[in-house]
Amino acid sequence: MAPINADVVNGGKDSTPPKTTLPEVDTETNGNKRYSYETLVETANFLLSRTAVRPLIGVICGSGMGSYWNEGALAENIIDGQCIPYEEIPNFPTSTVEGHHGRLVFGHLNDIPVVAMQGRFHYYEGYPLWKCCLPVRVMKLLGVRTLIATNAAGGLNPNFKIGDLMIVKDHINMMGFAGNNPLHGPNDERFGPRFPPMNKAYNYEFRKIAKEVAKELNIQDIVREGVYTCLGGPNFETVAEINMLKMVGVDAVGMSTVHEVITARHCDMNVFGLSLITNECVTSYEHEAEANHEEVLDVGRMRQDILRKFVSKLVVKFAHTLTRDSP
Ligand SMILES: O=P(O)(O)O[C@H]1O[C@H](CO)[C@@H](O)[C@H]1O
Ligand SMILES: Nc1nc2[nH]cnc2c(=O)[nH]1
Repeated sequence: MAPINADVVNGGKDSTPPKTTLPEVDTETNGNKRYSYETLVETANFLLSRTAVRPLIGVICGSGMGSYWNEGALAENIIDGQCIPYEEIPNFPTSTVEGHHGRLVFGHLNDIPVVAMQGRFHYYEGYPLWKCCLPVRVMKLLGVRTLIATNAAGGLNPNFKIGDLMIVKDHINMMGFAGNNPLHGPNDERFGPRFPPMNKAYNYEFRKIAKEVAKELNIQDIVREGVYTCLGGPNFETVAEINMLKMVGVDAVGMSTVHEVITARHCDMNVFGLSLITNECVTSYEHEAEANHEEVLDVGRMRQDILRKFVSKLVVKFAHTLTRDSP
């Protein structure tokens, strides 16, 4: 693939000139500068110069959920695996959270070209939401058409157990209710429209496929479906907060994903979301247990083999769906 030309709009699909040239807006946090389309093209071109892999599918690994992309598993699953640490990537933030390795892994998984983010960026790390989602736009510029966003989450649905996998059916953008949205600020039409719809955020066919794959792998008993929400973190929730979230129909709560999915849908990527239920959210003051990040990482380790099998199969099936849909 030749380097991306910044004038090519929306992955080459459309050549309408942008309505707004995105200024370098100073954001409210940490003096972070908003990046222009051209800056992200530079980042994408850097990556294209460092790997021969041209990914169709992008995976974001949740807390403690990325270990199956490590060397041992890579050798088993991925051909041409190549890791690029975030520190080496121009304009990329760096990972500061335990359980987030901080690198991109490029390779072929059963012949499907993929890129995995072994480590995501969170609002509570001090990054504004648009910066947390910068890699999603870079993936788009690399040619990624489908995003698989995974996360560790607390379970609110009383039927869920620790270690269950929840296919995300929908989300509630709590931070967005307060005006904090990754698309806040001037819109660059080369990525997508000013007012993107969000009622089909999580691809319906992918959700159906995931349920079929769960049956094939005989893990249907631990695979659920539900609504995810993201809070800003880094603290876990109070009892009153959990009870409120339950009332509004939330099944699982975390501190990520929602803004990544909004960014991906804005630039017309297909999305599949998967939450690993790592802890039970406490709904009563009598309950002794307290949520903690160690437990979250432990459950990720416990489910590593299942995640590897599930995500690998989904990558292949989703890629074939894309091929079938292509003109
Ligand atoms: O959403 P991911 O990155 O999977 O991680 C979840 O787990 C961490 C808390 O233990 C938070 O970062 C929360 O967002
Ligand atoms: N907000 C939040 N994030 C999590 N990530 C993993 N578990 C939890 C949780 O209980 N609450």
